Amino acid sequence: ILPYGSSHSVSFPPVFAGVSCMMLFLPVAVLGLMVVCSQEDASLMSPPSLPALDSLLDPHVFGMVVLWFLFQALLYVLPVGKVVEGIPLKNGEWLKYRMNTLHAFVLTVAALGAAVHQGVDLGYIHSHFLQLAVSSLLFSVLLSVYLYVRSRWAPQDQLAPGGNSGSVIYDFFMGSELNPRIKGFDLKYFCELRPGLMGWLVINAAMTLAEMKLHNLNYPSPAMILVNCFHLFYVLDAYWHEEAVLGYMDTTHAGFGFMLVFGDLMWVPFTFSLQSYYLVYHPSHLSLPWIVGIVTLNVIGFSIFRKANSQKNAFRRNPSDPTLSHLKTIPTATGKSLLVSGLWGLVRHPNYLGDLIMALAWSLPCGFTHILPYFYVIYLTTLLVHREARDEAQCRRKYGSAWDDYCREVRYRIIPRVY
Ligand SMILES: NC(=O)C1=CN([C@@H]2O[C@H](COP(=O)(O)OP(=O)(O)OC[C@H]3O[C@@H](n4cnc5c(N)ncnc54)[C@H](OP(=O)(O)O)[C@@H]3O)[C@@H](O)[C@H]2O)C=CC1
Ligand SMILES: CC(C)=CCC[C@@H](C)[C@H]1CC=C2C3=C(CC[C@@]21C)[C@@]1(C)CC[C@H](O)C(C)(C)[C@@H]1CC3
Repeated sequence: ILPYGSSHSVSFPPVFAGVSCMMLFLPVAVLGLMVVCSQEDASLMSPPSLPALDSLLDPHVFGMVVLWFLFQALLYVLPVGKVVEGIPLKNGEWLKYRMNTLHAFVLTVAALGAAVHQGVDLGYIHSHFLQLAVSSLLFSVLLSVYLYVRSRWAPQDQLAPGGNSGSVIYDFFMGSELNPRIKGFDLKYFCELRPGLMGWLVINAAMTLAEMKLHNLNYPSPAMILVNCFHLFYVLDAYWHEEAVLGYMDTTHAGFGFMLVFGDLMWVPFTFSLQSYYLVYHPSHLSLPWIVGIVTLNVIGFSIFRKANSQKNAFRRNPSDPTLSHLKTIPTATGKSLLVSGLWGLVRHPNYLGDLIMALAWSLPCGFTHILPYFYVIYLTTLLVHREARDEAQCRRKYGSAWDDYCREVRYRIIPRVY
């Protein structure tokens, strides 16, 4: 995938071929991983026992997926939570966003609790897991087609820097419009934080119940509890710091096309929950010192991730913030400065380092029998290394020699003394 904003070089045929392959390969990979995860031998080398194709698309399950999306959309438009302005657009305007993910989370938990109390069986999610993933894929394709079609009529100043090459396939994948909205309803911002992330947690809860049922347990296993708590904590942290997402690369630069729609609605809920799905079929026995070690690793990762993101966000909001006055900075010709001490002096992407340490801590409860529970660490490493390279190129363009000075001062990109 090319850096955001580099649509000039996309007429190169291998790029179209690559994008087409990814569109086919990524959904198949998600379904393949899910099938292998439920097999006794969850080795990636073992042939997956494929379910009948016609059993995968179930109209009732598709209805559930649509209902979930609409329920989350309803919570998004509730007039609760403060309204804030995003970063300025090309045309000088500011879009407004309502911050109510935490309210939506609480209402979702309450609604699910009430549904379970009324006899709704969350076990449905476990028994229809593949069908749910296929329905989410179908929903993602339909939404991406809608987004592509409407982008043809979007004004020039509302298009994303990339994703406007004129090639149907490439633009469909990358997304042409930067902030597609239906009245005030921001589709990209909504999808990034709600149906997928919240769906991930609900799937985890359903897998916990499935584990207890399958193994006749009165309580979930310690490994399942750890995985659930880590994931819950990560999502709640994203909701607590919801405003920061307005400044992340995806919100500010990426078009909203198949890549992000699929990423938000299929990839996130169905691959991020593979660890809890794996534990249903592959119990993992953890000793107390091992549990303490894993929790400590997660706390270290989270502290780095949170501190780095919060420092950078606070510095960008107010460069003379007194709580950051002890940090060294390098001025750049744009008027903005770069942090060069503290965590941002350790490596050039300390927030990625923290995220990766946490990712490892989430996989360790699943033991070492199979590589599959480590899929999340492998995915995140690949994504962040690629993201780092794109960001590096962008910063070098933006900051010129000041960026080179920063790179000389802070030599490593993500892992101190290694990379
Ligand atoms: N779980 C998952 O699947 C994923 C998680 N993430 C997480 O999302 C978060 C956001 O990531 P992302 O949007 O990629 O990138 P960052 O939040 O790291 O933003 C990069 C930007 O920060 C600014 N910057 C870089 N270095 C400095 C410095 N030394 N001092 C001040 N500002 C600096 C630059 O922008 P400018 O100077 O213009 O402000 C740069 O473009 C990360 O924590 C990442 O781990 C990301 C992808 C997937
Ligand atoms: C393979 C493929 C199709 C990848 C698409 C990438 C997306 C899955 C990710 C791109 C950036 C993301 C972020 C989060 C989730 C994954 C995606 C959408 C995020 C919302 C997770 C929670 C974090 O706290 C976060 C808010 C920092 C993070 C933002 C980036």
